[in-house]
Amino acid sequence: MHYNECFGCGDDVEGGLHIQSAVAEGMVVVSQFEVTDAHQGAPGLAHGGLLACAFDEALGSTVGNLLRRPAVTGRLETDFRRPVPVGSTLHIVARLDGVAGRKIYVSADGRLDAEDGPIAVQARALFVTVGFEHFTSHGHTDAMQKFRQARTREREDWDINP
Ligand SMILES: CCCCCCCC/C=C\CCCCCCCC(=O)SCCNC(=O)CCNC(=O)[C@H](O)C(C)(C)COP(=O)(O)OP(=O)(O)OC[C@H]1O[C@@H](n2cnc3c(N)ncnc32)[C@H](O)[C@@H]1OP(=O)(O)O
Repeated sequence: MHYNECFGCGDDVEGGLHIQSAVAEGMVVVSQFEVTDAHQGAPGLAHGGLLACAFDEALGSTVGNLLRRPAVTGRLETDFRRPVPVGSTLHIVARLDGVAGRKIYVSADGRLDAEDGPIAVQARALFVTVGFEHFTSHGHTDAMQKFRQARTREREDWDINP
């Protein structure tokens, strides 16, 4: 499940991160992020802000896939444990840590080049459940319309009144 115009996961977004996420055994969500030249900060190494973006995506996708309710990032923390070279793939495993009212706690580990590779980045986030009016009142109505039409086509089942 994704929004095709999302910088993190949209298939057609030029220069986007093109992250793919899927629910896996044990109620975790696994995502892969391939680091290219376009993602550099220091020479040959991924930019930390982009890595944070990749984790925002992986964690947001975890909320979307496991809870199927609209939510936005309230807080995102990242620990950069090892440099992430251009040409590497981050294997991100994310989990739901808890829900308290509208607050949703998630965390993730990103391993270098293999599912059991060394941990390079870790992140924790608080997502906050919002109503769909969050997107219509703060965003663009036509973007929301496109999103709804895509969801209807794919018969996605969203809790629209959380
Ligand atoms: C259209 C369909 C929708 C689904 C779309 C899915 C499509 C694809 C699916 C899946 C892939 C998804 C991948 C996306 C990944 C990227 C996600 C992003 O980057 S989102 C953009 C960046 N984030 C923002 O723009 C938020 C801006 N902030 C706000 O709008 C508000 O501040 C908001 C909604 C977060 C909270 O505002 P309030 O007025 O509604 O609620 P208050 O009362 O302030 O907070 C509620 C509770 O949360 C705590 N809280 C809020 N922010 C906190 C913070 N920063 N730190 C700690 N606690 C916080 C508060 O203390 C409160 O807790 P107490 O209930 O009192 O216990």
